[in-house]
Amino acid sequence: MSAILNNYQYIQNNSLNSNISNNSNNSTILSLCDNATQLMDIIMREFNDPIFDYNQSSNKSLVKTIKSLLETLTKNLNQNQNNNNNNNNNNNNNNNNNNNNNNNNNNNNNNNNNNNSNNNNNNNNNNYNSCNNFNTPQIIINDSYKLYTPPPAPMLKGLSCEVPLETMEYMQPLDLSNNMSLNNSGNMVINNTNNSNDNINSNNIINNNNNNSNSLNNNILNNSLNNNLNNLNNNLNNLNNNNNSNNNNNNNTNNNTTNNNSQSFYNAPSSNSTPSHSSPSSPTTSSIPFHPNFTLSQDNFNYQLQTNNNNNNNNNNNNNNNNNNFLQTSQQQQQPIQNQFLKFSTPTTINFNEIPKQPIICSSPIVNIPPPFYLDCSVDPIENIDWRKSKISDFNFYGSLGSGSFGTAKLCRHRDTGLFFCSKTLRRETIVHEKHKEHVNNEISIMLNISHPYIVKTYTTFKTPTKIHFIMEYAGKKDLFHHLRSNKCFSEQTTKQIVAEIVLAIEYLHAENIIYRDLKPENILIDEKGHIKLTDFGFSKKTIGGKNTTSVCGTFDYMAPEILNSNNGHGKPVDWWALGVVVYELVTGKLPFSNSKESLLNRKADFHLIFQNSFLSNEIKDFIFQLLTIDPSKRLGSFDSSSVRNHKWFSDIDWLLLESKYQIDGPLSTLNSFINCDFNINLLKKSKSYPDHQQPQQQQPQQQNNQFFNQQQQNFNFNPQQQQQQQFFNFQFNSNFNNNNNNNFNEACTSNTCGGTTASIF
Ligand SMILES: Nc1ncnc2c1ncn2[C@@H]1O[C@H](COP(=O)(O)OP(=O)(O)OP(=O)(O)O)[C@@H](O)[C@H]1O
Repeated sequence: MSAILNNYQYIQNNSLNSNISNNSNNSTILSLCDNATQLMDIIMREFNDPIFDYNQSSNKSLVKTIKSLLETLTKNLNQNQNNNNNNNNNNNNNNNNNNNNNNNNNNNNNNNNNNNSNNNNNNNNNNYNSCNNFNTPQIIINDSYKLYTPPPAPMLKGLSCEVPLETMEYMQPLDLSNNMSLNNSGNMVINNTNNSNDNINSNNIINNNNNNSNSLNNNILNNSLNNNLNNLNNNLNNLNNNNNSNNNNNNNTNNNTTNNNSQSFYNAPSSNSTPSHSSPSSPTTSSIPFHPNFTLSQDNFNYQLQTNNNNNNNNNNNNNNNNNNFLQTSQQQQQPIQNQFLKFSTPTTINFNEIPKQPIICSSPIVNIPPPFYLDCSVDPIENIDWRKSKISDFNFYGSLGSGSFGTAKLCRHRDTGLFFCSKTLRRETIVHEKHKEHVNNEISIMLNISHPYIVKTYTTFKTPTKIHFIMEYAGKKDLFHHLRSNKCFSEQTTKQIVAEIVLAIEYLHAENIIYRDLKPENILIDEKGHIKLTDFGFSKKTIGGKNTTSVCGTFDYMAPEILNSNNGHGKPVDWWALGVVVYELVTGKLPFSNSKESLLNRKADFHLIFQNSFLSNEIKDFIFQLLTIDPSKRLGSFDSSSVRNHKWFSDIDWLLLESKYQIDGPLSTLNSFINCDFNINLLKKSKSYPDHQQPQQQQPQQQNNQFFNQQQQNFNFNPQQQQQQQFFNFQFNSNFNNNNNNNFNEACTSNTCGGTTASIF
């Protein structure tokens, strides 16, 4: 907290004071802004942090601090409001002049018009509540870049873990430029005061800087709101042309500079560029990336834009001059903003009614300024993580997502970006014999080298004396098996959409000469958008030139007959067989084959019977039959992967659209996000630190290794009741058991950004 306050103090001393503090009227405003800034900063950074533990004792002092800030704020507000009221009476005539002037000029900026400057000053007084924005691009951005060391990114993560960080960056100018208050339900409300002195006026003001310091200050405050709104609006609607025309209308160089600074602030120059680099014609707007790790969710913490009609009189006229159209179409344009930015949740109920219902005037250049890291909003923040330099301490670890044979998957969060990942941890003590090690090495080297929208991305691995950590893409909606169990089965259409995505993933792997060998619903995760994500490459095999492989592995029910029967080994068609089983299972809720050993060795197509009276279409039946063809050479997809996607069952699938998956919602997009549901609030609070990874390496007793091995063998003796839970077995355990525990550990990490790494853990 003190660090935050010091930061603001520092900025204000160095930037604001040096530029505008000569005027005595500013002291109140400065003080007000200081309070509001602190308040908003605390609210945004701490109070709504989903991981923040509200039950901690420090929370009480936080609430106390907020209350005291509010009180000070209220006091300042009232004081300033009185001053403004006194000024209002004197300024009405000027306001009228201002409106007329703006109408007549109709988009032409008369930058040297002192009258206009004075009028703006008056507007500022009339609309006090929107005037406290110190986000004066000309002054603040430059100075802040020099003076301000950005806080770590999570500090700016804002109100909920589900809100994309980038969104927050765009949202802040809007939030902070509007009056925020608490309504009767305790919801925070943004009152859009529609103070529509747009960029035109803002530019005028700055141009008049030398002539009238008083108007400079006031108008900067007054108009920065509109700059912010316009910029935000531009971002949303990609109104490059409007920006350009707006800039072109500014005849004065100073005005252009100011406007550009404003644009560069919100519109994301590249992270290396200086804040004032942007040229008027450069396409400064960018689409706002939503990282798949995040979704907007429940509305228990609603932000609402409300048009404050009381302030509209002057604005209606001014709107005609608004090049960026934000205020002209406030009703239509607020809707998408609300959808995209202003609906988000805080997973913990905060009783805002306990806080005095006083308008919160919040504006601060400091809070508004995102760290340079985020300035380039066209770049997914994940791209900015240098995985080669990342350390395990860069992550906060939370609750368990599930356990596998060798370890646990946990939710974790990258501290600097706030992005969620899944950390899969293998305990070295369980990976004792050569075959295990080979599988792990195999898995790592494959996972680090593949990249496909329908495959879980592995970003890096960390090795410690006791554990191996994979940092992977987080797929927030659990696995397909989980949903199959709760849904019993899926409709044919949903099945088709799911399967089409799986087909693309398998096609990709086969093109890379990788046989996946463990396709099953448990290994198909669902991401936040409802798309599938293939995971678990423990049994995958990268073959040379697509040759066959002989190792016997996989999961019994999905295993192609040739894996056990063939002397020539097996190849890519085993994945198409498994796909046939998966399709059958998804659409009927049952497995096509009995799970006896005999059945495994001689898979008769006894599923014919089940299909005889089926309600399913002939297309899907044909698709399944062709995949579950015993002879791999005759199986669909054997010679050419594209024969699978060209099957008539997929005739209504738009493959191109599917390949650009983030353009569309996934087949399971309606599922509740794992992270949004109540359970996951607990998940987020569950573990605050990761189990000590620095433990000294312990020698694994021989007996325990055998126990583990025996456990795997037992898994092979299938119990029909348990078989769906079975995650793993490998026939080769029998022959290759080797208790060599001579681990040659090193602490280096391997990451997929190292370029073609074939890192080996053992
Ligand atoms: N990237 C991920 N995002 C979200 N959840 C995940 C992710 N990876 C795994 N999980 C969850 O964690 C559970 C355990 O995963 P893990 O890969 O450790 O084991 P498994 O694949 O189920 O078992 P095994 O490794 O024995 O085959 C999974 O069932 C899944 O629900």
